[in-house]
Amino acid sequence: MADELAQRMFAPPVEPAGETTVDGGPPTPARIIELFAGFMVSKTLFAAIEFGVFAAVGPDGATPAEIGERCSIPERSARAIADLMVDAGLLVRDGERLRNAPDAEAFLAGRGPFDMRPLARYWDTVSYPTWVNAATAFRTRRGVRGDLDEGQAEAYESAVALVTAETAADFAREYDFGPHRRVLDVGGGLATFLKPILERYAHLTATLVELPDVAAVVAQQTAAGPLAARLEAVGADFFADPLPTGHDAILVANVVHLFNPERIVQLLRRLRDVVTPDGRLMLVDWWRTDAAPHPSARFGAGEFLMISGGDLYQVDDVAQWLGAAGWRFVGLQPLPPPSGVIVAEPA
Ligand SMILES: C[S@@+](CC[C@H](N)C(=O)[O-])C[C@H]1O[C@@H](n2cnc3c(N)ncnc32)[C@H](O)[C@@H]1O
Repeated sequence: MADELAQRMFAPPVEPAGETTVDGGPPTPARIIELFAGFMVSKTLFAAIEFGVFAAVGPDGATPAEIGERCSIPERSARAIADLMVDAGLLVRDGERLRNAPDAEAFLAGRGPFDMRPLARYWDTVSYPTWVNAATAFRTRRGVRGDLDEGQAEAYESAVALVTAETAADFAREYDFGPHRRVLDVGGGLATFLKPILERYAHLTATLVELPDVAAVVAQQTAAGPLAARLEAVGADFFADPLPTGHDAILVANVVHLFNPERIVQLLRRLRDVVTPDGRLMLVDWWRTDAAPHPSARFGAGEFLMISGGDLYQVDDVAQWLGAAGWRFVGLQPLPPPSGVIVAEPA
């Protein structure tokens, strides 16, 4: 039995990927081995992106020796990386040469309309080292991410901006800011949400609250641009420092998921204290509305926990926390899933 299992242990996975048995036979370990090795595939992919393998392969393809030379890595490493990337479907063998698969050429070579390499850099340099302590986070419900150095912080903010830009555009299009005058964007990142909102609604002015280093980047980026007179970036810790007053629209985008329920109520109370009496609160986030998370959000609960003890939250839970913090839950305005806007007004 042990010999039999040992022989089958590293058998390739059966197709389709979801199957665990062959022709209704006994289960095989193949799928579990694939999952165990997932981090090796991810790290090989991150290394390939860091070395510029997909950019180097070029339209005519390349041999491992050429990839090694173009990326300044040993040929043996180029071959090892290429073997796994062929297995993953991102490189395609053409005799001795390797070519990019269409998705690798479009998203990982730096030549397509949408560049996913900043997301890879974040997952490699920030997320991966954080997930080393995943068991501790799952056991304690506390975040396990250490302080970020300058490069990691930049990788994080760039990746967030890449991931949230689509939702920001959806939100600016779908939500009517016509009745509002002044927007406060709390934890506004690189102004990914405020930029399309201010561009669409010329009568609005806005204040962005962010940790000082991020606020300084936003201030510098907007200083010379068309939004300079309408967008002020304030460096502050939104749990500890005084928050700007006089705003009738408060936006909290992709921030609630970062914190545990106690911290969320604390933040909601602080926002309730500064909103104008006729104001509104908009919580844009990935929300859990069904028994299973939306497929696009399936990594969210773990990632948000690792970062700082957060979760992929149920809308019902948030409605309760709003009530506890002096807000009246108005409703959930849908955006393309898994995103949505929870709207609240002062109770
Ligand atoms: C996931 S990002 C969302 C950024 C932006 N709202 C978006 O959706 O693109 C969360 C942001 O909250 C900021 N943040 C976290 N804790 C904060 C705090 N205590 N005070 C101010 N900003 C904070 C982070 O710096 C980060 O930019």
